[in-house]
Amino acid sequence: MAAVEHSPLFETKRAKGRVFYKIFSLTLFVGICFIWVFRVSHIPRESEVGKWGWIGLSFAELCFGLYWLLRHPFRWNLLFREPFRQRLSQRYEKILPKVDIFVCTADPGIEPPVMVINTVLSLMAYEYPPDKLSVYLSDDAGSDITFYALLEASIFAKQWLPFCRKFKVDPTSPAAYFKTIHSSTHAKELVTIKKLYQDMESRIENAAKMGRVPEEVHSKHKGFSQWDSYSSRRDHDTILQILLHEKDSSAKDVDGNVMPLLVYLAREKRPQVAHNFKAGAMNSLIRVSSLISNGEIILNVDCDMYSNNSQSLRDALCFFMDEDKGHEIAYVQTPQCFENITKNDLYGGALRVSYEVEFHGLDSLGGPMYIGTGCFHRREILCGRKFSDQCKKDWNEYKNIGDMKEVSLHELEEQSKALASCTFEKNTLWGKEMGLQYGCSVEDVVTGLSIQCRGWKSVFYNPQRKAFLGVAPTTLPQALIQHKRWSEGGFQILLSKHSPAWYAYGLISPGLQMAYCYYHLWVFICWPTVYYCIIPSLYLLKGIPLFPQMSSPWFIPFAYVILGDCSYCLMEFLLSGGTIKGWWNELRIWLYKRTSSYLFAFVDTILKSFGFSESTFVVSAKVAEEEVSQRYEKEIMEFGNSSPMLTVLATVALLNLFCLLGMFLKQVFISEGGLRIFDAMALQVLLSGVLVLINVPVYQGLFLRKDEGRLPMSVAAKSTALALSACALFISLS
Ligand SMILES: O=c1ccn([C@@H]2O[C@H](COP(=O)(O)OP(=O)(O)O[C@H]3O[C@H](CO)[C@@H](O)[C@H](O)[C@H]3O)[C@@H](O)[C@H]2O)c(=O)[nH]1
Ligand SMILES: [Mn+2]
Repeated sequence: MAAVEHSPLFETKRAKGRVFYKIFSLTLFVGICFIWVFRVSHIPRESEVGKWGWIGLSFAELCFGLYWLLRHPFRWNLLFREPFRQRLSQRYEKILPKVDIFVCTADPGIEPPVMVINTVLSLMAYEYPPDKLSVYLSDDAGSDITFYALLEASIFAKQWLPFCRKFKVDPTSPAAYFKTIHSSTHAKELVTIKKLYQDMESRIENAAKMGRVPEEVHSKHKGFSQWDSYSSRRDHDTILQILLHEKDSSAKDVDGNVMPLLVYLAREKRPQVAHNFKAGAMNSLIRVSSLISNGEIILNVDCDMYSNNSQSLRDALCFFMDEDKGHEIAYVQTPQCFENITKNDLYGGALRVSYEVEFHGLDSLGGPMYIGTGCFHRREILCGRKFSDQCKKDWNEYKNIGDMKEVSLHELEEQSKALASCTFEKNTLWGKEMGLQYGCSVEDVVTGLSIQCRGWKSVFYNPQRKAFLGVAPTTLPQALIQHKRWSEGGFQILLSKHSPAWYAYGLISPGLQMAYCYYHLWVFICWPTVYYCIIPSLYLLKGIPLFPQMSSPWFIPFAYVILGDCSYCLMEFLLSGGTIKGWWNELRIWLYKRTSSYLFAFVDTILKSFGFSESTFVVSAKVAEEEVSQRYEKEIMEFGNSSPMLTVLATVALLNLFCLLGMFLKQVFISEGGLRIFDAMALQVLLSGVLVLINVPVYQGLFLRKDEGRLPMSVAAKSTALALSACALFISLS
């Protein structure tokens, strides 16, 4: 028995074979140094052509090389964690802590209420004592339809939770479960519950279609009266309703068991007061929940991220409650995984390498970033506590405290409402040192960084059976806009006073500092990339070489670095579960992010800092029209409406096509040299050639496709004109 008591609640394993990686990287680095030396030692003289092109290219290669260096520390040691939930249960089953789960939604149009309640139901069904579980839904749209959906869910849950318990259902999201289950030993019960679910679903969908809640429901539940004073989603009082609470005798499931606590919250909003998007919603939730349930552990998920593993909560607790190391851990982050990724992942939404490699590497340097969803926090740390050696906690002495035992439910609701008012935070530390931080479009990452700077560690937990599954963007513009928001946030953090580049010095490990910089320099790396995609091709058209010719010994380092790095990245991608075609798609999206999302993020951040533009949060769409979904399933690129981002992408694609074609025609018809150019300018031809190949979907979208998802005519016209003029202008320059 004693042996069991002292065995840890989780174990940590290191990846093997990283020595080879280190040696290989060193050889690549030598190659990169040779490239730098070549650039410096071969600058064209004043009289020669291509001097400025050359200097620009040298600068771009310097940036790429330095940026490449940043990516190494978090690949050196990879850690893998394994929790032991049996031991947790043996030691702590009776005194498991209370857990508060926050689900955020912001728009019933693009985040359908049916999806939201599936997420809520999946979390309520965690394999965990229900009296210690509370689920809060924050609705930033303040939509009565979403409230209605949650009300329906609270009733359906009375059947669903016992069903899940009885048949050990997983995933516990009804929609996902019904999709996965084909045959079953409990067919009769399944049919009944499925029918109940479908009826509920159609009632909610009808209400959503009509834009209002059915009259008979409206009059029956007092909660709806809170919408009487509602004028718009940006202007309303706090709406708060405790839908299930153990004090309420009707809050029992059909088996007579207590149900998890369930709360709907739409915090107060006023047009003249900044609401700080998801960070503001989270902070209201933290305060409101502190009064109602005050769980020691907080789990936050986005409204599309349903629980796919009913044990993951217990797994996360193994990290926090480990007697030896648990007290240092502030949060446990799981990867963001998606249920709608297609085989070759056209938009690179799975972020495979990040989660299968990089985040395991971050774990060895002090812990992963907080990435918003699927993250378990300790409440006191999220509220600003600093790490010290006294933080060691004896969970045996821990009591679930904080209940408002005496007050009635109505009083509890009224008192909680005050905590979600929009003036509550005025002159407080909320949004600065308490809760999630404001003023950054990646509130999660900046908050995680500040927690790590206060001395805490975090843990990356990537179980075989994914903890949560959500929805990844299904069109190119959506993917690009999401990356714009992320890269903009990174840029803001880098420039902020809590920058990982200087503020974090001495507070977190240097490797982690480098990793944060690697992610936050996205916006800067767009410039050398844009340069590399345009200038060498224009010089190719003109016949001016910018790279060593094939017969020169300087060709070797270029070839080695290109081949070496590409094969390494391909291998990493394949080992992370991707396909070859998927890697090619990833390469394309990598290019598109750098030449559009990051570029526009840069411009926008600058505009914002001069007050020309306002902070926004473009919520990612989580549903698509039928036709769009079909194209997505077939992995046909969806461009949709015209936008400046698409014009830039199309222009770069066409420019490369024109340069390559122009060069060919010149060689065949005009130049005497024949195909000798391929020796002299092999790398430039290769670069343009790859850019043309990777852009095939763009050419198809511009000129060949007829469906709605193609690139609009206006983009075709603008980009052709722009690319042609750039070529003409460059040729005419002497
Ligand atoms: O004013 C707002 C805007 C958004 N949200 C919610 O925030 C979540 C994330 O929004 P989404 O559009 O899905 O953005 P993603 O890019 O998919 O989200 C990732 O990146 C965000 C930061 O950019 C983090 O907030 C998220 O947790 C993280 O999953 C959703 O549940 C929204 O309902 C709000 O609650 N209020
Ligand atoms: Mn999302």
